[in-house]
Amino acid sequence: MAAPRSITRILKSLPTSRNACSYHRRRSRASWLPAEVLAKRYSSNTATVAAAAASPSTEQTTSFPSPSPAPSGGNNSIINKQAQTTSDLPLKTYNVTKADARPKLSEHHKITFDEKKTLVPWEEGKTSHFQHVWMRDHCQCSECFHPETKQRVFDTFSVPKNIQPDIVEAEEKGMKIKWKNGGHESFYTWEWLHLHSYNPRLERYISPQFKFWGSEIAEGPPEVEYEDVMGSDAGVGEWTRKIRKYGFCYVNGVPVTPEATKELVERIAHIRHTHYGGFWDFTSDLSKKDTAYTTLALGVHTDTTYFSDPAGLQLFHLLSHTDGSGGQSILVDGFRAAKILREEDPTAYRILSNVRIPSHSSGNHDSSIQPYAPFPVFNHHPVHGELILVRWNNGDRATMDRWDDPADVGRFYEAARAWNDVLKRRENEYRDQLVPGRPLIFDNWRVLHGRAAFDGKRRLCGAYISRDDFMSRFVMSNSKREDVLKAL
Ligand SMILES: C[N+](C)(C)CCCC[C@H](N)C(=O)O
Ligand SMILES: O=C(O)CCC(=O)C(=O)O
Repeated sequence: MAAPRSITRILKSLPTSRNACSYHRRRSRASWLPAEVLAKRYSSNTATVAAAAASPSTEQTTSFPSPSPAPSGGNNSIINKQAQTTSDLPLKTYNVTKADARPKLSEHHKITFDEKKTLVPWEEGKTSHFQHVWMRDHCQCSECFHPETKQRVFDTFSVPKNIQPDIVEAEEKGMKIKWKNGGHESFYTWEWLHLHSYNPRLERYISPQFKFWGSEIAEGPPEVEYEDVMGSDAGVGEWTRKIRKYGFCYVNGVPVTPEATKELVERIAHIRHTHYGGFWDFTSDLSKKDTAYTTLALGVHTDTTYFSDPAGLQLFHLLSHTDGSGGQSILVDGFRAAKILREEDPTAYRILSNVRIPSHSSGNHDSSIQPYAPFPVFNHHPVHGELILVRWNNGDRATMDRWDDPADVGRFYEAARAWNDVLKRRENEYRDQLVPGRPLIFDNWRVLHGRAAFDGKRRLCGAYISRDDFMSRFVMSNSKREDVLKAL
């Protein structure tokens, strides 16, 4: 297990969060693709952000951008329909077929190429440089890129490394290249070229726009209707959009059975199996050796900090609670709480962004689940630097016995205490009693959950869904597939 670096060295080495913030402030927001799609694609081998010092997204929106004008697509288009039914579309989508949304070539300069690269001058005044080997590798024709599987079937290394075009032509919808060494023809639309321009980058990453909340969310928690979710992909789009925006969402009107609950969860994606099984139907019988299977109070935490890839979503459906009371649920918006800590105690934030915490799940006699490495509480995206994952479970924290500098031990506990104080403030807690027929689903990478102690017989069912499976369903049920494919 890697030894954590000395906190002292960490604190001296990191730019101030101000720098990190300035990075966020500098970015433009021009883009015609949904943030979530770009986020997947936005990558750089040389991340320029000191991720560890970065701050959570400072974008706390009070409302989502009003939907762009309804696309000229048919009335059945999913975006068109949603544009009419909800104003909280987190995905800014233009109708790319609208002429004014399509990138345009410069009227004054022509496409040129030399022995290494093709230069594409844009109307906006920038010129993209595309190396020939890169262009050939990214040929999108059906011989090189499987039209059904969307996989490259072209052997990248079958062409000479100094491959060059014979002819480059600008056509109405894009650029055609006829290559030397065999005459293969490639065609790239202007949209594709503009979107994937890497020197310079022309498309900007847009931060996902989360709606942060505290105890006031109790006045109007996000919710959807069971019939809508089960009845259409648009209904799943609304459900996943609200989970993405708020970090949690209720579903009203769900039959109070494990079967209906399992079917509901699977409207998002296949269930993630763990050492607790797949779909769980559990009570306080210690059938699994975890405190969730007891009547004890559980402080707010995120689940599965002991997995290298923590569960993305978790759903709880209270099926019954008889002969007793208690068990009230507590939710805390971890991204908002992290922002509060960063503002109140930036040193604590940096410490919890760097000190790696070992974790484990070892109650069941046949397993001891541990991640491939210890991870900090606050985990930032390695490219754009925004807070993307909160890992916090004080009960599942293993022995912290790797310290470069023993003086760091005290600093860590001070930082953890400051974090705990933020989590425990009443104004940051959303407390609610789960009721049968109204399951709760939440983003386990963002929202911490806990429960009050209880007595009597309390039966819950639910499941985990992996993060990547959730994000896929969220993007695909809120965007046109062609837009998603273009961004790959
Ligand atoms: C599977 N089910 C939700 C019933 C219990 C999960 C226990 C989760 C564990 N305490 C953790 O924090 O990861
Ligand atoms: O029993 C509950 O309401 C929640 C249990 C819990 O926190 C968990 O399973 O992680």
